[in-house]
Amino acid sequence: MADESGVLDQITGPCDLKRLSPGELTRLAGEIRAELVAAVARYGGHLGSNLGVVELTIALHRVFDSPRDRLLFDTGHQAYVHKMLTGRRDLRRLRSRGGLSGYPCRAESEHDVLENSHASTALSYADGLAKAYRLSGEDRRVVAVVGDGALTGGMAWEALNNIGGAGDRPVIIVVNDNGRSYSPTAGGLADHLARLREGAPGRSGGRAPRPVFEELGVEYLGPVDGHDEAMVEAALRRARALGRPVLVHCVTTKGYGYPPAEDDPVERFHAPGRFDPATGRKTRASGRSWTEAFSAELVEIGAEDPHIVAITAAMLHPTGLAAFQAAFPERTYDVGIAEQHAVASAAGLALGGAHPVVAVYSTFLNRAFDQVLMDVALHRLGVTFVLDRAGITGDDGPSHNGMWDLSILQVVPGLRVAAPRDAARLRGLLREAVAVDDAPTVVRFPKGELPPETDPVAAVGAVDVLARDGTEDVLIVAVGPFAGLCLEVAERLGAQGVGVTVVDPRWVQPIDPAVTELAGRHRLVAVVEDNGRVGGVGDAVARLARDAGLPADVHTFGIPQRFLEHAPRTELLAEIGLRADDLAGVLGARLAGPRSKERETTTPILEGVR
Ligand SMILES: Cc1ncc(C[n+]2csc(CCOP(=O)(O)OP(=O)(O)O)c2C)c(N)n1
Ligand SMILES: CC(=O)[C@@H](O)[C@H](O)COP(=O)(O)O
Ligand SMILES: [Mg+2]
Repeated sequence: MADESGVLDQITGPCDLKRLSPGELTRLAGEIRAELVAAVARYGGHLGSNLGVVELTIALHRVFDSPRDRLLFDTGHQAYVHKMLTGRRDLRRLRSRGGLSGYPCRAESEHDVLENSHASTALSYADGLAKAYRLSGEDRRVVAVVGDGALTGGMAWEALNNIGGAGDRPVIIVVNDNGRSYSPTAGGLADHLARLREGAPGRSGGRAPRPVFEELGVEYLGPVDGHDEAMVEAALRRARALGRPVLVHCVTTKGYGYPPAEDDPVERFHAPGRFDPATGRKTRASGRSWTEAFSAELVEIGAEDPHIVAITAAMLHPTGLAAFQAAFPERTYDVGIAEQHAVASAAGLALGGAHPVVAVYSTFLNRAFDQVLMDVALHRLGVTFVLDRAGITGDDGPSHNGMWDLSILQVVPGLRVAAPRDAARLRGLLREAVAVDDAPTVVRFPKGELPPETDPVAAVGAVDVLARDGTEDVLIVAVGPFAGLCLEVAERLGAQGVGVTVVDPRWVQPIDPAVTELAGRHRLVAVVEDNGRVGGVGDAVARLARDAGLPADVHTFGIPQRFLEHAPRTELLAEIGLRADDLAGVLGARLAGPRSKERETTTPILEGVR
């Protein structure tokens, strides 16, 4: 890390910043950048965004008095500098178990407020906090730092409507405008910000446009060079003194100060993974990823069917839609960080005869649940949702795990969910999904590399049988890529003389009747899913078996109903008991216990199945 005689080494908290000279502030910024590059290169995380807010964050902590004044970071991926200036300069073990979270974390510091990594929420918190301080009579400023990308989220405008409408609450909004989310930020707002940045004539020609914010009752200060610490400070001091809603428009460069990031055409080192700090050369994953498999198949499908269109919420590359856009630019839509609009506009596209494929990370679909339910499902529209990062992602913290989709989607009438176990099933299930034009379909898969392919040994209807031995002691229902884990469990139990059937339903909603039938014939049923244990596939299997009057003893192995602290996925799986030895141990113990029911002594259902 930095030279011990450096300026950063003297910073134990924001108070130490206030006495630094301009020269020391410049040195401090350089030291911070060096440590950011070194830490993210080694531990992963977000670099481009943090490099872009070094001067801004220094200025924030010199002008405002955190934690009395509240500093909110929208999305929170750009809060590393804030952490380094509030007593957490050591970024070693960033995002690892027990190390610093990659987002603000109240357990780490009184300076941290907003832990949710879902974008476009900070202005709403700011509105709420300002109202609370007005009621309590506390003289505290609320400052929300929001990126130009996060500002494209609808909730940000719901908040602006309230903040501006009140007109007298001292909310300070700092727009960190680097013109990008991952890619250049899409839409009319991005164009408006660009005109404000460049002092370009408004759409109607003539002088620079009036900032839209002022029309809403929020004063506008800017544009300000976000890398000139003194300029930012001056603007923030003016904003602080105003005592009413004000927006400071900071213009920054994503990746500023690290040429490999500044020159990164795809995402400015937004989330670069590991890389060589000296050259910026990123460490490539050894195997093919789920995202790459999806990306390639969708291009094939798009070439065969002109009705297929693709929608991203500002994540064209991370969700694998870049190849589809390259092939079909006129059929690809980046709606900004606006998942609700993505889904409702997909409903419009479907009503117009297209078949939209909405590609989002699982956790971000939570935000558009009502649109899935009331705009797509209610109208029985053919929209396909591709949920990447489904299941535990781990090091991005609790709000990034894709652990809720199988539960919340259970209640959507008519919606069908597929969970492929490997690339071959992904290709097939994606094609089956886009062929459905009278209901929403979902294809979900995890982050990272594809597992080896597992071909079935038999099939019962649409259900793949992956292993069987005919004794019908234990049925294991494998959801998606947990198929490999389930086959390991079957091996362990088999070695103990326990007969195990492993099936992969492929479509996990609705539950195939063959699964329910099988469940009713085995002494014990285990459903293994990379989703919360409550309200997922396991609960559905148990409910349906019960409704059918089948005495199934169903045990769901999944994620416990709590928020998981950040840690690598493998460590979290071990912590919650989702390893082969854990499952085999639980199932073996349950079998050793008293029989939960007498089994009919009839021919096993799978005998002679092809
Ligand atoms: C609701 C939601 N959708 C998508 C994301 C994924 N995401 C994380 S950061 C980011 C881009 C943010 O852009 P911006 O707000 O401009 O911040 P910058 O990285 O440019 O500083 C996106 C899309 C998210 N965190 N939340
Ligand atoms: C902050 C945010 O939401 C994204 O940048 C996310 O962290 C990326 O996750 P992946 O690294 O899994 O693409
Ligand atoms: Mg941005």
